[in-house]
Amino acid sequence: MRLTLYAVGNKMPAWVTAGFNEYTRRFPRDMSFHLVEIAPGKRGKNADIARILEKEGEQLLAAIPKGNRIVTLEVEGKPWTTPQLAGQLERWQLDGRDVALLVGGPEGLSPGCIRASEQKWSLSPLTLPHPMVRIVVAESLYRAWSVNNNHPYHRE
Ligand SMILES: C[S@@+](CC[C@H](N)C(=O)[O-])C[C@H]1O[C@@H](n2cnc3c(N)ncnc32)[C@H](O)[C@@H]1O
Repeated sequence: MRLTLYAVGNKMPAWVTAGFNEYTRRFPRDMSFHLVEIAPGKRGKNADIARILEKEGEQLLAAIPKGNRIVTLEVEGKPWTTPQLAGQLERWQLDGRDVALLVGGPEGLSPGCIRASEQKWSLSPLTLPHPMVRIVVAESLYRAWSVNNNHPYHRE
């Protein structure tokens, strides 16, 4: 199974790339973790934000191969504990489809992305900056993998 994070936002500072890679490089071959970035639309003074959001959403959805399970990262989503996330990860593996994790831009995800999503995952009731979100997603899923595989990274 492939896990791919589709995010609005590019040109990340070096510490974000280093933090994200720190966790994604630990995944095993049969559960690889990838990143696809979409350039955010230009937000000028009189920008039509609804149109920009829609376009970013269309670009995100167009980048996802057909048949993927779409999971959106949303503040208002389900707040899974680590054991619950480990259970989800196991179910995703059994289901066999690749997983697309969607992270929005400054104004969040478009209505189209929300409609396409099978599951909505909240990392916290706080709104987190999107560079932090990608690192926390990678770490949380690596931790979930370590629970399922009795790897000493996660300790009770
Ligand atoms: C800066 S936030 C967007 C904030 C926007 N006002 C909203 O309500 O979605 C950018 C993206 O980060 C992700 N995000 C931020 N905080 C999150 C959280 N606590 N849980 C899950 N995803 C989060 C979401 O995908 C969001 O679209």
